[in-house]
Amino acid sequence: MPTKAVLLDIEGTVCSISFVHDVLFPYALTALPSYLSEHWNSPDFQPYRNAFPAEVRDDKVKLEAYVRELTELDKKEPCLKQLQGLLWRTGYTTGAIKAPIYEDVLPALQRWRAEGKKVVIYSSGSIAAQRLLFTHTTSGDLTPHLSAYHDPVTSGPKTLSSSYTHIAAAEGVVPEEWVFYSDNVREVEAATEAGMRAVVVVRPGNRELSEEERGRWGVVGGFDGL
Ligand SMILES: CSCCC(=O)C(=O)COP(=O)(O)O
Ligand SMILES: [Mg+2]
Repeated sequence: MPTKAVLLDIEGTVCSISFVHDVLFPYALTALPSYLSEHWNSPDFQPYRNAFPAEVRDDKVKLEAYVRELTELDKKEPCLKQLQGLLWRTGYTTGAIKAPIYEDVLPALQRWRAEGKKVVIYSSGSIAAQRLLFTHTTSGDLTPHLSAYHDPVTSGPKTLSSSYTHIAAAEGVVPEEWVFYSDNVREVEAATEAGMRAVVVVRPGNRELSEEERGRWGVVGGFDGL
């Protein structure tokens, strides 16, 4: 079946794991104490606070310690991901953060769009964080090339096949007409189970694949020629 839609992971696929772990995560943790002090009781912050477990959401010190622990463990809990998106906003809008997108990404987005394909994002980062990242990249604002955004809150965990079924239905394109690109083999496996074609992206700094994984999955080093 012809490809009608491309589904893209972010970390390890369109930008490096190092950017997320060495720039974004530390930025959020540095901004966290003053953000909590200034916004703890503000109405806008309450949905973010209430997303945290009851044991920590009523105590600033406990909540801060919990965020640090989840970040250290690279947990994908929605409460953390939503809060990170909020904390990164100032960084992106002031120009302190720019997402270093791989050089093959913009040409691929232009090519896929010219071919009439939908390009859709699916990341563990919150949709707000995804939009910020693609708006402020080293290749400029990439959002005009993107059709939709999904995260685990809207569509379920990235390692479950049902999440890919949900995304396909939400976008009105049957799974067989998608190609999913991700650095995570478990995500590629889940998308394949749902009926999508799925390819592992190996960028510098990504986990090395085993021989068995290389034999089992399609693997690319980037988007040139795709
Ligand atoms: C778009 S937010 C920054 C990345 C992030 O926090 C994250 O967890 C990325 O996970 P992915 O599913 O894109 O590998
Ligand atoms: Mg990834």
